[in-house]
Amino acid sequence: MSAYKLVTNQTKELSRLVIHRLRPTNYEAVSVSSLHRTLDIPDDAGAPPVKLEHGGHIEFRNVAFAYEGHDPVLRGIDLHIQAGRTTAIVGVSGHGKSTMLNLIMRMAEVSDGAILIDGQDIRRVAQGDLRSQIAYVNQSFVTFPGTIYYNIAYGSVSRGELASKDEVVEAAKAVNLYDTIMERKDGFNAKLNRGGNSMSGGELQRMGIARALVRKSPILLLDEATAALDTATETKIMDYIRNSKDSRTTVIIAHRISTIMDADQIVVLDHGKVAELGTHSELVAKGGIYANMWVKTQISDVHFPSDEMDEAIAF
Ligand SMILES: Nc1ncnc2c1ncn2[C@@H]1O[C@H](COP(=O)(O)OP(=O)(O)OP(=O)(O)O)[C@@H](O)[C@H]1O
Repeated sequence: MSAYKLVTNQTKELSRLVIHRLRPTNYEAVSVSSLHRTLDIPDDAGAPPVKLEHGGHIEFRNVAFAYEGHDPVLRGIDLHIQAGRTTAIVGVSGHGKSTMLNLIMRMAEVSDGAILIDGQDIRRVAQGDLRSQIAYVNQSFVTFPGTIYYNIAYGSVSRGELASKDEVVEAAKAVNLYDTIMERKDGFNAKLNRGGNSMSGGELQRMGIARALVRKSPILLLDEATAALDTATETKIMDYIRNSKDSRTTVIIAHRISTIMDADQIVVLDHGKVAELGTHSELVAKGGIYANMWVKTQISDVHFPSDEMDEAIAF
């Protein structure tokens, strides 16, 4: 297959037009997985842009949250999410993990307490600017009609430029998608429709992460973003993110412990509270909720004997 030729001088004008055509609204600037959602929380008049002078340190200060008309989901969360590090949030389904990410993006307002990024209360800064600092990936990846290249490069629109061919290739390699793309007849120039035709769920999920990587935002939020991937691919992606030259504050929610066991800190959320906090080995040694999850993971990780077991047995 001939190497794809996309970003040339000739196509710079096209890139400019695409940026113009795809220029995101406030929310679209946040979500690299959803292109058509809007937000209706008003900004303060003259709210300033967020200043990331410490690399994107996120603090939950005594945060409580309840969806309107419902019991509290989060209760008194105090948490420091270190800049440039990976923090994982684990816990039983429905205990508030995704809600924490929604609050960081200010998709909803805290009911009590505050969330600060590099010391600034996120309610006091311009939402559009806050969101332009965040890449968010969940399990649904929205494709739009266009080439694979543009579908990945779209993540960079908030930077005011379209990601270069090299950036897109690097991101595709980081998520183990490069070879799969190049096996297609038109490679990165292969056209997708709105549903991501002929791509598997796992491929679309990797595209979603690639789109987030080219965004090069200081904060990366992953909500079960690798759930459809095999462990080896998932490990490769997590290693890339951890070792990337672009230092990012990464917050990851995952149900599989293998996804998050190398995180710098692991938060165990239980009924909307931080029940445990530490590294994998600290939490395993502690013998609490996380250690229990870890034991269950190992039990479910059944190892079949490698020798064939087809010898006939007399009954
Ligand atoms: N928009 C909403 N309105 C009302 N309740 C909601 C809303 N979104 C989530 N909830 C409820 O809030 C609680 C926390 O949900 P959340 O999605 O944060 O949990 P989670 O720990 O991420 O779960 P999972 O692991 O299943 O994704 C759940 O009881 C959920 O049903």
